[in-house]
Amino acid sequence: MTDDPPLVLDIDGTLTRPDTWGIDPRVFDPLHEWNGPVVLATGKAFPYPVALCHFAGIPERVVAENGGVVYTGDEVFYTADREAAQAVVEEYRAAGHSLGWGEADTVNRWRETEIAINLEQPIDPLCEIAAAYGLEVIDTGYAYHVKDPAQNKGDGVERIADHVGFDPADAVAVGDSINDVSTFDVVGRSFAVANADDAARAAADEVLEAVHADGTLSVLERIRSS
Ligand SMILES: O=C(O)COP(=O)(O)O
Ligand SMILES: [Mg+2]
Repeated sequence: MTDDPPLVLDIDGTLTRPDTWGIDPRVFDPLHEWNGPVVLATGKAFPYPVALCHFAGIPERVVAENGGVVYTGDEVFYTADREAAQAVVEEYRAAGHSLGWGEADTVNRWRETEIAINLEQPIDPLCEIAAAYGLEVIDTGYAYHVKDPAQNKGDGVERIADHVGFDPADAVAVGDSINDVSTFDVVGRSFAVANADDAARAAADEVLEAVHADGTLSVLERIRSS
């Protein structure tokens, strides 16, 4: 059997169903059967992509928290810490705002290098406070992320490629938002799903006609070896 090219996949907006939460179940079989390395590169906290790999039955190769956490399958690397982002949200809270996830806050509970805020919360005061700490705020379409500008998915993808032993130039990536631009910059071929934001569309080699998992599945169909 011929090898399939290494795959780098974003999660939200890319493996999901349109207009509702959750993974499109049709992605599980192609991921499970992929005859090459699969890397999940996401803005979500570390446990989420690990769980997705686990339940898809594929090796855990994960870039989480927009590059803040990188798991090669053998070793976990941290490229930022949560301290400055935490200080930003303390000030944001002191100004009367909330993160918008409720008390249990499972979005940030296990987050180690950045913090995510619900899109219904005001962004202007968040950006102002973040800038004072040298941090940036990005809008993925799923959350605002307060993060170190140096942390990005692309560097994490390179680290995993180095460990696994593939050339990122041979990899194919699919994504939907500004946090995928750094991934698109390091892989050989990049695709933005039709629901992608302007930054992802501009950075991608090709913008797909189909949205979310439909777009991603169309890429897998095209690039797989048989
Ligand atoms: O966590 C987010 O806001 C987006 O997650 P994603 O990078 O998997 O699209
Ligand atoms: Mg996304």
